[in-house]
Amino acid sequence: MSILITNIKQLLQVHEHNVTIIKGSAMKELSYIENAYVYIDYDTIIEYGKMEDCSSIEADTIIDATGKIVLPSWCDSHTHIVYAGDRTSEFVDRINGLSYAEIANKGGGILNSAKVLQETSEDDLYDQSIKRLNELIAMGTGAVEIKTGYGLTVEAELKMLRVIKRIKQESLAIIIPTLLAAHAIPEEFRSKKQDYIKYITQELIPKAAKLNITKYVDVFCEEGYFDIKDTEAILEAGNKYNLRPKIHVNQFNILGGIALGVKHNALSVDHLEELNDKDIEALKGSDTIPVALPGCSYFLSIPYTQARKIIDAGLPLAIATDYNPGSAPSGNMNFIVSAACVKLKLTPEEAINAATVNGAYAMGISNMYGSITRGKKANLIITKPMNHYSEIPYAFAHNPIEQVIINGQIL
Ligand SMILES: N=CN[C@@H](CCC(=O)O)C(=O)O
Ligand SMILES: [Zn+2]
Repeated sequence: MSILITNIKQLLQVHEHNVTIIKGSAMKELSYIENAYVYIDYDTIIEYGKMEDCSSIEADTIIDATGKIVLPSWCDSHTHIVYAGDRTSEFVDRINGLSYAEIANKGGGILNSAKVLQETSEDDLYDQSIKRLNELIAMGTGAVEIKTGYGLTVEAELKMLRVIKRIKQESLAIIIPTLLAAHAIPEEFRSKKQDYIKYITQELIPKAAKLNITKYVDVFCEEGYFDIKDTEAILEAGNKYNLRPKIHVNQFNILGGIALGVKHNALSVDHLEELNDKDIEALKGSDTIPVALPGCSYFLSIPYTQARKIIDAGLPLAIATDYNPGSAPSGNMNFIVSAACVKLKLTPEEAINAATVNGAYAMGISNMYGSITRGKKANLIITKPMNHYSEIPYAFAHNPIEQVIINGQIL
């Protein structure tokens, strides 16, 4: 089926030549065409341009986008949307004064989510998770990374992977699964962490790799979780199965996880609420993209990633939701784009670049997603009428999305 979208007020992120990452000062530029059209056939962007040049194009469906903005759908490169239940009681505990660390130390946090997930059937876990995904898609997200990590046992982690696989098969959205092999230390391994590292490296990773569902491995490199030595052992085990790192680093403390990620050619290093000059230096000249998660900073009231420092050093930046039950229970990329402007001090152009092309890069899919380029997949957002694309981040917490097209299908 072919679709012609006409009279587009601003068609954003248009690139004649394919673009797979946008770095440093180039992030200030957002290429766009005013009074434009875009033509899609089946699942592919075939042509685009100024309205005066589209008179000869015929299509099965014509969408009149007068007064509206069209842009690539959001690429959310860091989520934990496969989880069971919620953690609203911990939310209230935090309001009443307990910290995230204090809640975790008394068996809450990730351990709490793991216990519930282990007791939840695979079908129920699928039902809860696909519902979250469908909500994300309706808010303009077309590509989503989904992590495991709430299993903590081989059995439960493989259950999570199978649920992610089923979601990938049944959803139109592009799903990138990541094995979050080391997320927390289960109670029974508290006094014997090295045994748990062995369990991860010798049992979990080989069995998970055998399912052939994921290309990425993740570790929560953080005080009280996995230190640099643990993280390195897990990344090396992953490497034996060609699992590329995409890791949680610098959320609360700087342990050297960024340099370690770069050393192991991580696709992305995520969180970075804490960041020093050495971290910035480590990223220079690498293929590793830093990913900021402002929804987590907002929800936990922790520092926001110093995004200006990253971009002004000539580095690329992606932004993502971190959607999870404990530190960021929202998958709304529109809010993340707005928070990136308001709190990380990105311009709207930088924030849109960070949430499209660079988000796609952080999932290893920017050759086919993230920009309006001939031959790329037709994943598009059509906004409600607005005067300028800057209204997307400006009018925070409103829903700017009118229609979403994923892989050439109108939802
Ligand atoms: N920090 C580690 N993992 C998640 C939160 C996990 C949780 O609290 O359930 C994150 O990215 O913030
Ligand atoms: Zn996370």
